[in-house]
Amino acid sequence: MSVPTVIVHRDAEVLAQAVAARLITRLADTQAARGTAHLVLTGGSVGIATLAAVAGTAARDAIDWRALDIWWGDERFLPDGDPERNETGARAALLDRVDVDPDRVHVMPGPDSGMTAEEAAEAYAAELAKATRPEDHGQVPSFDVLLLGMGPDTHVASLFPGQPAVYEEERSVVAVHGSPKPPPTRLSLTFPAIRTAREVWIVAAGEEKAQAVHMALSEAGPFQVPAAGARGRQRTLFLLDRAAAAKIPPSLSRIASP
Ligand SMILES: O=C1O[C@H](COP(=O)(O)O)[C@@H](O)[C@H](O)[C@H]1O
Repeated sequence: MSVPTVIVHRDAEVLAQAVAARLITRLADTQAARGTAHLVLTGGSVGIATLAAVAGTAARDAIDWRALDIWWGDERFLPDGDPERNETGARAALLDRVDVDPDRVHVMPGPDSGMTAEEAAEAYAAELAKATRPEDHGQVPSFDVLLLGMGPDTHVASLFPGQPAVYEEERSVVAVHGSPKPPPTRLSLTFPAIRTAREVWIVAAGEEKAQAVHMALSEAGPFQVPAAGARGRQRTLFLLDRAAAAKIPPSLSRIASP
């Protein structure tokens, strides 16, 4: 697993724009090299602002949207179109505004699929498994970029401190019940799935995230501090605004923009 690099931007607005620019470059480079790419989306404030920033720049046309597989790191188990679904936010911010291939937009099922949360998690795991190639590192395709927001409690995806999902070692996707953040029922990628990603980018803004960032970059264990366990195979980035970076240990090197 890679050692995190911390990159700090002035505020949440600059952060979203900078992550968008970085994402476009990364995906365009990947497609130039391999023809296709796998991107994992997150919900949350910076995650959705980043997608809106991608949609708002002409550079978005550097991506071949039809050759991009889009996945989610977690989803709130709510009906299609519910404003609280991460999918709904992503569609409004970006996916409805670019020429994606609907067959490559892999949404996590909700209750109107007729499945229980457990069945939906199994179905999503099967969809991921179907997309793997022999050179991939397990039950999920090699995600090129896996975006993660982070809560003030250090949760990433829907892996909340101390909950059963953080202990999962086998399955790639699990149902989450009793989430401390509403809604209570969710689906989430697990640590084994997250850690197969080439690059994991944790995005966070605001002073309410400063303590969580500090813990995620300390020696904390992943069961109590899930953001400390989310690492990419090749690269892990903490992309922050100044407020969220305010409590980073001084010993930790960081790259700051003006
Ligand atoms: O519930 C969730 O929260 C996190 C973080 O959201 P934020 O608004 O505090 O940035 C998000 O990453 C996750 O995908 C989502 O389901």
